[in-house]
Amino acid sequence: MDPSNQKHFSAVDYVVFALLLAASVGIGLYYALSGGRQRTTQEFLMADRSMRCLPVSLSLIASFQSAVAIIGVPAEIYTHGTQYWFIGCAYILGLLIPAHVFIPLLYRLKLSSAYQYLELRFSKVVRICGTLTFIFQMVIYMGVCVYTPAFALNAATGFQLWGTVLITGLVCTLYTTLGGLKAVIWTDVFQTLVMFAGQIAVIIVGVERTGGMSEVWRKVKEGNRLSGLDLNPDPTERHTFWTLGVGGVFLMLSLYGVNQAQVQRKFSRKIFPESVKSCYMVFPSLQLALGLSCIMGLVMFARYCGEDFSEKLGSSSRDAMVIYFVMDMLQGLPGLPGLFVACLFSAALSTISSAFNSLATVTMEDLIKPHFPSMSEERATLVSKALATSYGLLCLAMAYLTHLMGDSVLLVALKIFGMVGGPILGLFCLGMFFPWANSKGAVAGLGAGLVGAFWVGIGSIVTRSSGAKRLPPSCHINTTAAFQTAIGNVTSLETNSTLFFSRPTGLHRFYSLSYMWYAGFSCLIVILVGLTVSFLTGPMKEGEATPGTVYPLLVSLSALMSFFPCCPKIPSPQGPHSHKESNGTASGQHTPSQQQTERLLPDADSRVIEYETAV
Ligand SMILES: CC(C)(CO)[C@@H](O)C(=O)NCCC(=O)O
Ligand code: NA
Repeated sequence: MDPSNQKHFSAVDYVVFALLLAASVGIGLYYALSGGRQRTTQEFLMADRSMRCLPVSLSLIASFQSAVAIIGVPAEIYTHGTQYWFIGCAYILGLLIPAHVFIPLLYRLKLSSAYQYLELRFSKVVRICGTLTFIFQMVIYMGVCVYTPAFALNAATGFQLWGTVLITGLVCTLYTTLGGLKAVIWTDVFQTLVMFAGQIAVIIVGVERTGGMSEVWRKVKEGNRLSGLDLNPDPTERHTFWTLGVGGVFLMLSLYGVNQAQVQRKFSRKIFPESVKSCYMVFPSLQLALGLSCIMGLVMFARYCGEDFSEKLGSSSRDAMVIYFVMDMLQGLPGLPGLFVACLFSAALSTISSAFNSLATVTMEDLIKPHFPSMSEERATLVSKALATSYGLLCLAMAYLTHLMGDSVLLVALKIFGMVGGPILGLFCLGMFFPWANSKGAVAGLGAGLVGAFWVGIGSIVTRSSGAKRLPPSCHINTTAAFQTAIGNVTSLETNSTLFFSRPTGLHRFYSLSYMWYAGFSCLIVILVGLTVSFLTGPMKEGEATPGTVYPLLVSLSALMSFFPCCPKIPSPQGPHSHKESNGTASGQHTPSQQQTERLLPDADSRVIEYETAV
């Protein structure tokens, strides 16, 4: 961006921003020095399973809501209209299914790491493959998360880009390492509130400077930014109801059903129904977050439509535009630019810290502990802290990769979720819903899913097939018939050109698959290849898998049907072996890993007592 257009931070802004960083480190220090002082992995990684519902749910939405969404969603709305908002439909099934299928099943197995499931259901090899895939996903995702706010601050104020990346990484590593999961959860709560405050401030000021709500509405309508439900079934159409509302469900399942960064937080509840309740509480918060970002995009459109920005902004991407707009709106209101930057960094820090903590957990539980079963508790805690630090450094390197990609950050993040998260989701689905799947099938399926996802993902980058329909860049202030016709012409021209000139064929058509389908597509490959290979190599028999690892789909469906219109019962994932009490464990399991789990976790009764005396 041209330096002459950069806004300057006032002293108040720096104070607001510094306060945020200080508060986060302060919370980390507090939990480092209070409670059990983070001397056990149980406290460091699982918060002693003593967290309450509201903090847990605010912390849950923070995991995948980073500066990427705060900048990326308004940029998307600004350029392509409000179609993206329909991803909110995917939140319904995308949170209900984890709450009633994935979380209960995993919770009852008393796992520390979600990937322990893969060993109970399949074998050690599958668990290691799953863990490595997860680590890969989170490390590249963290790169985007660390890079985005630094890039924004740089674009807005000319602040040194890599210096900021370094500071973000270090602050976050510091409080995660010091305070463990309790610090992660409480910083998340604080940071989520700052995030909402920043967005609301921008919206209020923006609406006022545009001339009120009705004015915003009028301009947005004139600019054709309000999208109706697009029911086009074409899977290469980037954003339609099907890609967002249905494809998005798979994306949500991979994030909220089986991603360790989420699942770990849900395991930090002592009592099972509370763990389910926290899933429900994520829904309104996520809708609020989505709604605020979309409204911010609309307000920005209303404020700036008709202006030419290419001169002011040079060739910087749309993401930088959002920052420019925000800084421009908040000009002359000392403290507010600082609040917005604090909002971006809050959103990013809360995501990065849960990623660090979950990465440290899976590396410890899945890759290290199984090989050193006699490791002392102090040593294990020390190693976990060293791990959190090393992942911190690794993600700084990944930030550089994002810098090189130079694409819209939202697109990059959602592609990573789909391409790598989809196959992991497929692996869990294969295990939970298909009793015949065996370990060979699981490994082959995961491999095939990853290859499929990367083939289409990299293909789309190389051939630049995005399936995006560009809307006309600006609106006019006066609605005239001529203007409407002009817009109509442009739109039909674009539609025609996509229909007759650049409609992709063959492999190109495959590469232009909407990125919102990546998760569903790769999940399906894992299941299909997994089942085929399982049947070829000798499928598992009914009851051969560890009890409690297979979800009795048919039993639950028929139960659901028979109770339907009045009150659907929560299906019990353990079928005939199930226990009615909330934190019952599966009976009659004496596999080595089950014993290991029991050693790691305090027994059920003491957990309930601890819960009653906690916080
Ligand atoms: C992942 C969803 C769709 C839902 O949580 C949303 O938060 C989002 O678009 N996130 C983008 C990635 C990020 O903000 O880091
Ligand atoms: Na976040």
